[in-house]
Amino acid sequence: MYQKGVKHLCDKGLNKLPLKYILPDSERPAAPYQSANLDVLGTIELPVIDFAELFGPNRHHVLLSLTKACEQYGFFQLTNHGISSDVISSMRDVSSQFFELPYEERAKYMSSNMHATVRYGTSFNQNKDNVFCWRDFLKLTCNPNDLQQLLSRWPSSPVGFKDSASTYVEETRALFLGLVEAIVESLGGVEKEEEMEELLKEFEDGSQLMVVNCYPQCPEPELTLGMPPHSDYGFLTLLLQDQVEGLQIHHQQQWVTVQPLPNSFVVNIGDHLEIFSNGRYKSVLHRVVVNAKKLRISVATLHSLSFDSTIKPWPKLVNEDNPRRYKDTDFGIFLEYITSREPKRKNFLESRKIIY
Ligand SMILES: O=C(O)CCC(=O)C(=O)O
Ligand SMILES: [Fe+2]
Repeated sequence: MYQKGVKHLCDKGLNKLPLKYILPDSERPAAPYQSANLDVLGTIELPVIDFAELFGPNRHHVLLSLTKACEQYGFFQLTNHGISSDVISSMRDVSSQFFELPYEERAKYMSSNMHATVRYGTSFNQNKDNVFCWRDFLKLTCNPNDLQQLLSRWPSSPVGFKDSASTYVEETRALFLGLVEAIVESLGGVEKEEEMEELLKEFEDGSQLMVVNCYPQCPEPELTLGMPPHSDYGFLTLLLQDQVEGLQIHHQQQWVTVQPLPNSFVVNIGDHLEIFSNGRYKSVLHRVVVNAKKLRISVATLHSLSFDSTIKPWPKLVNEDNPRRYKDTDFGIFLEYITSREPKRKNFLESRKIIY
């Protein structure tokens, strides 16, 4: 019955957390060794990057802030990004409305097949998780090259879902491309304009995955998590959160809550950028805590190179003094990894490291 998701469970009425969701002591949100000082260092203001400024006369200065944010936090908030509040609020609206649909309507998109391009599901990896997470999700593959065709399989209700979500997908992709250009520039090494163009072309034809997450109110939030500690597969993730807190990042050995900043995106480095940068920019562990009062919705878009490309350290960043630190990786290797075991923390990336 837990396979039907948390929303379904809650809609039936619940005042106690079922055993299936109760984490062992050591993995609970307030486990002492995980958050020694949560009261003191409870929330964090992430570095803020002004996207419009990145394309103005101050580019050099903003690039330095971007480098610092990538090196020290692996996360930043992006303001002045140019995506209109209409596009954002309609994406938010259709997301909430989707999870409000009757269970039978949502269940049409349920699939345990990891290759499915539309997938409604629950927990983190519901085929493998022993303890379930307090989260339902809708995952949509939205690669630019076949968006039109993919779109035909997206949910037809709520009304306007396809329109709002496809606009959102296209606009976040454009934003990603602007960010990637800046991040590659910040890594140094681009000598000719053609080099940058070639690289950007690969990202333009890349992959994109949208995950709409729903974390219903939880009767005993201190015993469970909305998402366990993980890093994101992909190059960058653009996250839209609502005003309900829940995202925590592992920063300087502590779990700290990211304060939602209105009209901004939370951007974080994924495993592919860690590999591409040969370890200079690291993907950072994050997790989601839930609460008893408010349902929380977030929309993450994960961007990377195409599913059939090989991810490897950028040759420009590898030399005798700085040897290659990661093996070649591709989507097939990743899928095989996550279908064969319970994914934990940064295990996948660890398995791709070259140990000298
Ligand atoms: O809901 C959030 O704030 C984070 C979601 C997330 O980490 C993910 O979708 O990978
Ligand atoms: Fe994530």
